[in-house]
Amino acid sequence: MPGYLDNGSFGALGCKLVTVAPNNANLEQPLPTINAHIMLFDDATGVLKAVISGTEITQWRTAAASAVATKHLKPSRKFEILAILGAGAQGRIHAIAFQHFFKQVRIWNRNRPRAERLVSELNQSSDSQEFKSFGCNRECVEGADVIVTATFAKEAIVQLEWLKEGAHVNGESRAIKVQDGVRVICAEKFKTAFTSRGYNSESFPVGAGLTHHSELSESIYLRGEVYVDHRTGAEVELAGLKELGVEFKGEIGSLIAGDLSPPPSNRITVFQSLGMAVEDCAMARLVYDLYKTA
Ligand SMILES: NC(=O)C1=CN([C@@H]2O[C@H](COP(=O)(O)OP(=O)(O)OC[C@H]3O[C@@H](n4cnc5c(N)ncnc54)[C@H](OP(=O)(O)O)[C@@H]3O)[C@@H](O)[C@H]2O)C=CC1
Ligand SMILES: O=C(O)C1=NCCCC1
Repeated sequence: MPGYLDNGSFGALGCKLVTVAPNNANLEQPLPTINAHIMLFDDATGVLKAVISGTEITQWRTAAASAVATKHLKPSRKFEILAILGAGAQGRIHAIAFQHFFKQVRIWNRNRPRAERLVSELNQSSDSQEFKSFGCNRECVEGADVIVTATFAKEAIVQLEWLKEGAHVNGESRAIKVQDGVRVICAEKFKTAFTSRGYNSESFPVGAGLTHHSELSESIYLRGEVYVDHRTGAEVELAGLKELGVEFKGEIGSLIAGDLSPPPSNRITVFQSLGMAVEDCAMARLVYDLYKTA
């Protein structure tokens, strides 16, 4: 994921290499599923300055992007309940990042003991015991003001009729339609893991032939107001949603810049997150600057 940003006073040029190894969570000594490294270059000379571990950066910047999207799509709403579907790395970091804005944080995981372990860990570092595990995704979502979906589910795990009026959803997993010529490299040893999740084993690139792959039901995208981090990326990576007739209302950056107004507060909103390389570059530059001044 190559990226470049320059606002006149702060520049960052970098490239993140990221791998997804779905079996890592099942190892005797579990490892993160998503591992990353960021090469940071001098944005004036192009000279390599550092190679920075990007695994935690990926986790934090993704939760930060969801938080910013939530704030700008629902500027006037009071939040009480957050529902997180998925107790993996993203579920955990979203819970930590969002906790202070909610009275209760609910966590559902298809393998419930993992949700219970996470809830116990989080409650130990909180005064108010605000984290609660759920065995049923519907019960977890119903009544929630904000929902985060952070799984690899290929079928919908959230339905429109479960959402309350004005709810906001941060969807982390992409709805993929791989275009001709776009190839995803999949090592032989990972193919079983990918095929067991329903990807096409005959014709990797992964995801080929899929028009819809999402944690959210189609009706949520069709009835809600859908915003993205990057429209050009979304036109390609979310082509399946476009084919369904889903309209992307705009980018979160346009709301922040004031070029777009937030939607009416009673509307269901969706932030479909893709992940942007500039987020990684900015973080890598901040980490590098801190390291140099430490
Ligand atoms: N938009 C962005 O910028 C980014 C998005 N992501 C996305 O976030 C999601 C989570 O990533 P991460 O937390 O790092 O991964 P982890 O492997 O740490 O966690 C994966 C989670 O998904 C659950 N899961 C896996 N398969 C299914 C399924 N078929 N149905 C329901 N739940 C399932 C796992 O449950 P169990 O414990 O039962 O296996 C676990 O809770 C992924 O879709 C990833 O692509 C990640 C990084 C950046
Ligand atoms: O934006 C990212 O970084 C990622 N997004 C999807 C999964 C891999 C990492």
